[in-house]
Amino acid sequence: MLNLSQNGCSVWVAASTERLLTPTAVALGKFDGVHLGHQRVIQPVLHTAGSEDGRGDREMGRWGNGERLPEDFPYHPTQSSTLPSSPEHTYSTVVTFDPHPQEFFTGQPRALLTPLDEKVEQLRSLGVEQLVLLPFDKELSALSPQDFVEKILVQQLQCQKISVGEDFCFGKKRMGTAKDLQILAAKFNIPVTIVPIETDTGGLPNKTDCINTDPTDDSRISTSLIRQTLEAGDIPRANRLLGRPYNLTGVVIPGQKLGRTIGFPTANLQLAKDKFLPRQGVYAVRVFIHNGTPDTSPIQNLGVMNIGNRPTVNGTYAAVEVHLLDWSGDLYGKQLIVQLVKFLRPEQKFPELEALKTQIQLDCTVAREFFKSAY
Ligand SMILES: Cc1cc2nc3c(=O)[nH]c(=O)nc-3n(C[C@H](O)[C@H](O)[C@H](O)COP(=O)(O)O)c2cc1C
Ligand SMILES: Nc1ncnc2c1ncn2[C@@H]1O[C@H](COP(=O)(O)OP(=O)(O)O)[C@@H](O)[C@H]1O
Repeated sequence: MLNLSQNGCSVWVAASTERLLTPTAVALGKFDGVHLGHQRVIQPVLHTAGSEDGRGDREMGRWGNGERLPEDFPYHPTQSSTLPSSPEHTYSTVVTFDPHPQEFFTGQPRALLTPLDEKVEQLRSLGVEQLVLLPFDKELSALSPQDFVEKILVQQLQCQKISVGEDFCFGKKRMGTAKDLQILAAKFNIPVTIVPIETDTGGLPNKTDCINTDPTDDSRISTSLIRQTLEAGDIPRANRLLGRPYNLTGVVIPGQKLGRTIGFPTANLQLAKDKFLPRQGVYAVRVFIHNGTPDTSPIQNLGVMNIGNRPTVNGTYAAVEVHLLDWSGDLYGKQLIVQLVKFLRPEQKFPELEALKTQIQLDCTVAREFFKSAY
């Protein structure tokens, strides 16, 4: 079991249920992206001021303002837990599946909006204390809804409270619905909160009458809508649906060392291998360089990023490279968080490097103008 603990707030990743912290208040789901809809599902199991110990509000990171600095990036596994040991404490727990059920059924690896490390970080900053990864295998996928409730939620997790989204399905062939969960859990006196599907209001204030029950409506906030939105390069919408900027996080590795020869050095990022990539092309971005000291916030820079095969230099694989505006220094081996802000243009094949250089100059100008007008 991995304990990722920072600033007095911990998330435990339990791959097996042997070393669980119990009893639990459980939010159930896949939660890829930890988007606004997921956040609503998780909220009822968090500790809030005035709850049993009132810890949550003091320790929770803040979400949804779009500008939250990843203050404790990168996260270091630590040995000691800061979690309380009082027997009354109910651990706010997210229970999810590993691998993603779709990956299990199709046998195809699935790219994720939030690979495990990122998911842990997002949950941690929300105030979740424990992440339980249920191994999604033949045995688990064959459990009846009743057995899932009895064996996993009641016996193993000692669950005292559950929260799920309205469209949650569970058990063999996904035959259990959120309502079924409510009925089955009621036999053990476990209350189940069913959270209505959140709708994208287009940035307008969210009204209660925007809660949507039409499963064919494409404004329902979902992981697949965010994936489509990113594939289309509509970054403002993706960021709105997520409740924070979509980011690409990675270590800077060497490339072909051509960037410097045209006056645009580009830091090549090595991402988690299962990270979902947005539309290929050029973006205006914000870049946070981790400065190696856990106590200080990473420094924010503006930049331009390219995601693509670099046809001008006969590249053979998709690279993610970022040029920081008005910055110079050595980034090799450093960790960067690149927040996507705006798609600028598709990648092109230029006849020679000089033409690419002229275009990158223009990209920088467009990005600068954009950031100026955005403030
Ligand atoms: C803002 C930006 C835009 C880019 N646009 C293109 C492009 O349209 N076509 C292309 O082939 N490569 C493009 N690139 C990638 C360059 O080919 C690459 O940065 C250059 O070859 C240097 O690579 P290196 O870091 O491996 O030395 C772009 C890079 C940046 C930073
Ligand atoms: N403004 C900048 N933006 C990005 N990287 C920079 C910048 N200034 C200096 N560098 C350094 O230059 C390296 C990139 O130079 P480049 O010639 O493109 O080499 P590589 O092909 O190895 O990425 C970065 O990894 C970083 O260490």
